[in-house]
Amino acid sequence: MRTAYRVETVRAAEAALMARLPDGALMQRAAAGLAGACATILGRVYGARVVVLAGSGDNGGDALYAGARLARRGAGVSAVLLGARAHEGGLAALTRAGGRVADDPFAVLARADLVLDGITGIGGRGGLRPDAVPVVRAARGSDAVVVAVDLPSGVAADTGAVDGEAVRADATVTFGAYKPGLLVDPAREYAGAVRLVDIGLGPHLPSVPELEALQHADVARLLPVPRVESDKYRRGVVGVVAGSARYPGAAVLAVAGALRGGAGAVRYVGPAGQAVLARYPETLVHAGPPGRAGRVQAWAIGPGLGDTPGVDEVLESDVPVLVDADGLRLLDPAAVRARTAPTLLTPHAGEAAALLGVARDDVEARRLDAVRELAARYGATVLLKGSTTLVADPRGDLPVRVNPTGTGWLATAGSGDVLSGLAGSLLAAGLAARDAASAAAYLHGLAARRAARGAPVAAHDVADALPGAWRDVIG
Ligand SMILES: NC(=O)C1=CN([C@@H]2O[C@H](COP(=O)(O)OP(=O)(O)OC[C@H]3O[C@@H](n4cnc5c(N)ncnc54)[C@H](O)[C@@H]3O)[C@@H](O)[C@H]2O)[C@@H](O)CC1
Ligand SMILES: [K+]
Repeated sequence: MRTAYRVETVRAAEAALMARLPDGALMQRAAAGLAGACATILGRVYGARVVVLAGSGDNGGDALYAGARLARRGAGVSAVLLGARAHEGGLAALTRAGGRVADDPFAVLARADLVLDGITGIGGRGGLRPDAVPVVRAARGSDAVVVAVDLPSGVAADTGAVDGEAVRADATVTFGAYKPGLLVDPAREYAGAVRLVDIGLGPHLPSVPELEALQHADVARLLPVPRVESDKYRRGVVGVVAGSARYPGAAVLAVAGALRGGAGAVRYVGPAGQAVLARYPETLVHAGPPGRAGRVQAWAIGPGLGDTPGVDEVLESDVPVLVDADGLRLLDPAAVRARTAPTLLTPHAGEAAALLGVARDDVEARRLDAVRELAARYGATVLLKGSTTLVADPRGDLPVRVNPTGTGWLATAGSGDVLSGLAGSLLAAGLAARDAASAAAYLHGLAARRAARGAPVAAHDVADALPGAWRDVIG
């Protein structure tokens, strides 16, 4: 499990640790880890040309001390001072080690092999200031590798928002703990490859992080395993309410996902039964309405539904319900809140924006806030799809889950329908809504990567690749 903590939490942990250490020891740990990472990236430190962009705070201090360490190993290090002042100890260490302050920032940047971005870290507010912008652009425009110190300067550590201009790094070396912005878009994209340097913060961090990202072993523990005495009903029956005369394909794709999600049987309810049976003869089909289709352990409703009714009826059931796509339109928060069984909503940014009554761009810029707000408003688990898929629980004291397996290739028509079926099937197999959502997102992303291998994929390719992804996860 990878975890991320808010700035406030990181600062409190740092204070507790610092109280037990000599002055400056923590910064030296950070600088040593940073210099080590830079040495690995450079390959050969001796003779390398390094430029340190130093802001006025401790982030600049880390960068300057790391610069000093590299200078002692023979690198030519120049500092570009961007704040009103520079970290005194760091600058003194750098000059003692033979580094110097650049007379012409643009001249040194043009010849740099590596640029350390120490303008702002967790103390940064808003995007880059105007004086930093041309310098950062020159760094990006050069052939140098750009390494962000703790965070790319200009991104919001806690939310992943990027207001204005920010450093686009090739790599980020972060200290003590991941910050949410390193895992959530749009900031995540600015961070490049992230490396965590352990500065001993672990024992001082709370057990519940702000964000968590599951990894193979975590997902493997969640996935249902049939027991010897299992039969199809004990493994769970998922009811899929999807598709319409206009969109029969959505039904086929949702069923495709559901068949690979661990439920013992898939019951399709709706007008696209013929199309579903033609592709998946193992499906139990029923024309509807859902209340007459027979017992299920969970419902997945919404993909390609158009205006077909059924959502209200399904929400009145006492089993877990996943609502997606067209099912989310006109969704009544009171009806969802009144449910006794779990509800899982799976909007993309546009649908989330409609539910929240804001613009789509607002959701995309502040995904973490949006997913939490929706979960609270509906009293439901919410999976917000997109470049970073997030899962929030209505219980606000649980960490938001961030899916690490996403890929741009998933932005293809119908892939959300596969995800709905898959997550619904995991619900029917008995997983809690938060686990069903995060395991489904994980497998779905992995399947897309397997299917794509660098080329475009269709949604049905993703469904076909799910068993392989499942096998990868359980190892
Ligand atoms: N607190 C600690 O114990 C440790 C902190 N460390 C480093 O210290 C950093 C935090 O240091 P600080 O709290 O001094 O904060 P920062 O160095 O991140 O930034 C604060 C400074 O930047 C200025 N600033 C704020 N927003 C700006 C913007 N948009 N553009 C330009 N300047 C801006 C502020 O006026 C202030 O002078 C961490 O990110 C990490 O790199 C590490 O050395 C590890 C230990
Ligand atoms: K930085």
